[in-house]
Amino acid sequence: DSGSVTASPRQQDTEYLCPVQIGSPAQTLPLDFDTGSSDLWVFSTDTPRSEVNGQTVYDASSSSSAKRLSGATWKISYGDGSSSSGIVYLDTVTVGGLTVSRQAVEAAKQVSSSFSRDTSSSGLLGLAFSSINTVSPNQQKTFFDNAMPHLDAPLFTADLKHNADGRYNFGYIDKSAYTGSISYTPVDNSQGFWGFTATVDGTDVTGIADTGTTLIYLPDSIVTSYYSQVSGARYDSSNAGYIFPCGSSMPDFSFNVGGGGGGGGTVTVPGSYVNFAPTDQTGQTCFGGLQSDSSIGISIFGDIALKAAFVVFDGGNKQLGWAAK
Ligand SMILES: O=C(NC1CCCCC1)N[C@H]1[C@H](O)[C@@H](N2CCCCC2)[C@@H]2OC[C@H]1O2
Repeated sequence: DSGSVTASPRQQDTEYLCPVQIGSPAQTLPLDFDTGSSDLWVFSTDTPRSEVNGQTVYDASSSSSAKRLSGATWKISYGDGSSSSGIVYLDTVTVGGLTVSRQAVEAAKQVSSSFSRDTSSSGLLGLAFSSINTVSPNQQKTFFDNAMPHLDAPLFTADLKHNADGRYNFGYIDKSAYTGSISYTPVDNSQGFWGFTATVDGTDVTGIADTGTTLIYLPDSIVTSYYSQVSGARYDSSNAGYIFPCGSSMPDFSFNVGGGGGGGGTVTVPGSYVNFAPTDQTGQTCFGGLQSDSSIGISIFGDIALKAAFVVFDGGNKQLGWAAK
C-alpha cells in the first residue's frame, strides 16, 4: 500500500494542514501532521462548544465504524505550552488513499486556548514513535505504525514548501520530488522522537526533525554567530528571540547530514526563510526563523529547515534521509 496527501501551509508557514478522512461515512478533518508527537487527536462533539471556534469536529456517534475504547483517556502538553485531553475511539482513518481500519482516534474533551484560536486546524496526527503516545492505560499506535506493515516501503516522506502546497507520501519515495542524492543518517528514537545529528559550521548538533514546530531552535553559539552577520539584529527579551530590521538580507543557513565517509549532503535554508515574520503591524522589525534552544533543552529542526529539503522518515531502518529539491 501507499498514500499521498497535500500539506497546505497556514498563516505564513506557521503550520501545515492535511485532509484526513475519519469514520463511515467519511468525515474529513484538516490535521497538523506532527513528527514531534504521537497522538492522533481531534476536535469532536465531545469538545465544549466554548472551546470550538469554527473548527470541523469529529462526531463518533455518526460513524458506523466507530467503537469507544472503553476506559481509555489521553492527555498531552506541547513545548509551546499548549495542551489537550479526552477520550478514545477506534475508527477507520484514511490519509491520501491509505487506510488503517482500527486507528485510535483521540477525541478532545478539552483543548487549550491556542488550539481554540487556531480556526484552521481540527487537531494533530502524530508521526513520532508510538513509545510517547499518551493513551492510558493501554498505549496506542500512531497511524504510521499501524500502516507500516502494509506499506510498500516502511517509510514516509515530507516535502513541505514555503507558501505553497507540499506533500506527505507514505510507503514510497517520489524520485521526481528531489534533486541530487538522499543523504541518510541514523535515528535515535530513545526519547520517542526522530533524533539525529547534523553538522553546522563544523559543530555537531543533535536534535529532532519536527514538522509540528514552526521554527529552528539550535544552540546559542550557532544562533549568535548567525545573527552577528546581520546588522541591527539583536536578542529582544520582550519578543523572547532574535529580531532584526525587516529590510535585512539574511544569510543562507546550511547544515550537513550524513557526513560520514561519503561526505554526506548539505541542506541550505535560504536566508529569506529565516526572515520569518514581522513582530508587529508596522513591519519595521522582523522575528527570526532561527532561534536559541537554551530554554528548551533540545535542538529542533522545525518547518523552516524541513521546507528547504525533501525528508525521508525511514521507520524500517530507523534513519532520516535529506535531499535538496
Ligand atoms: O509546541 C510545539 N513545539 C515546541 C515549540 C517551542 C519550542 C519547543 C517545541 N509544537 C506545537 C505547535 O507549536 C502547535 N502550534 C499550533 C498553532 C499553530 C502552530 C503550531 C501544534 O500543536 C502542537 C505542536 O504543533
